Amino acid sequence: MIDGEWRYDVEQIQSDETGEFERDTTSFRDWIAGTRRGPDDVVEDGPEPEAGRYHLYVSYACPWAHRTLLTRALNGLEDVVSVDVVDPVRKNEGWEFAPEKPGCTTESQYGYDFLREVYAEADEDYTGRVTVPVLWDKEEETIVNNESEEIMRMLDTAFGEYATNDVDLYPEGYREDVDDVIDDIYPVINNGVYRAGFAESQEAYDDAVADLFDALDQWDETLADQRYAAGDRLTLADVAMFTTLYRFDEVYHTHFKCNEKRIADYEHLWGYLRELCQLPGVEPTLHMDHVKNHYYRSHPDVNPSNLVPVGPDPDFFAPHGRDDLPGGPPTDLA
Ligand SMILES: N[C@@H](CCC(=O)N[C@@H](CS)C(=O)NCC(=O)O)C(=O)O
Repeated sequence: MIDGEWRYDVEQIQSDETGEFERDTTSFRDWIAGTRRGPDDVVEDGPEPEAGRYHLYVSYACPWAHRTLLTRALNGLEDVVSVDVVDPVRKNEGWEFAPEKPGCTTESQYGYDFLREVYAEADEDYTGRVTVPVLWDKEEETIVNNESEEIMRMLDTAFGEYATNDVDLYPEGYREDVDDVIDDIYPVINNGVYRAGFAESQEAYDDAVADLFDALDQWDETLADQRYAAGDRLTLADVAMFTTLYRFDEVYHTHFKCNEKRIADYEHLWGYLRELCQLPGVEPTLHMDHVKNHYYRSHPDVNPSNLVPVGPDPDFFAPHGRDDLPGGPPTDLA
């Protein structure tokens, strides 16, 4: 979108001169008061946390949006922060609302047909990509923030008095480690799969795949005797890791050519992924039909046939075998 106008001539996949995928930075970056942004950084000024005031626009397909849905579910904020879900298939018009499709909703605030109209409502001169997730403030009628890492911090740390689960995913004593893991896995794992899949030169692809599998090999070793990504407690680092691992075997392995191994080939990463899938509250956030339909049918440059592969259909609900490791899920998870 440029100056509030939808443009059809903007490349869906952007890369630099070496063929390396470049992700634009997001532009709405306000914070809800009370959010713990870092170990010693609590936001003082900003819109107040309130029940019923905030709204999320998500795609069930998107790993970044999935982080926000998962944080909302683990904290028990389903009745506090409302959600609209876009059509998983994104075509020339960008993200669209298609309530007739399974799992999709209307745009509940204004009755809009396209997510770009929500962006224009917030800023009539908006220039930038129209991405999910979006955290919307119904009172100020604007976008608070459209960066998943920041939205998950807000949902986990600013809404304590409204959360029905006593769950803290950014606990004292773990915060530096959580931040380090989130920063470390972003370029090589979370964005690493996109660097591989959207690479426009062999070298850029080779680099991305090497970084990705080096990181996964290391994490498999770490998770052999460590229950979660930042230690023995479930944290935001697991939320960040999870949404990429969940999509890996069904999509990134094939569609993005990340095919040295599947997650199911890694003993510990695979058990870890299964445990996270089985945590109370997680299953309703899992929508593999949206995930597969989105990736295989929204990137004509990568998959011109638009066909969606049938497999491999991993069994995320097989026993995970991690109960003997130190630590465990939050006791209040319900
Ligand atoms: N940095 C953003 C990235 C969000 C993002 O790229 N979302 C994708 C869907 S997976 C999107 O909406 N892409 C639309 C586009 O780039 O035009 C975040 O983490 O929230």
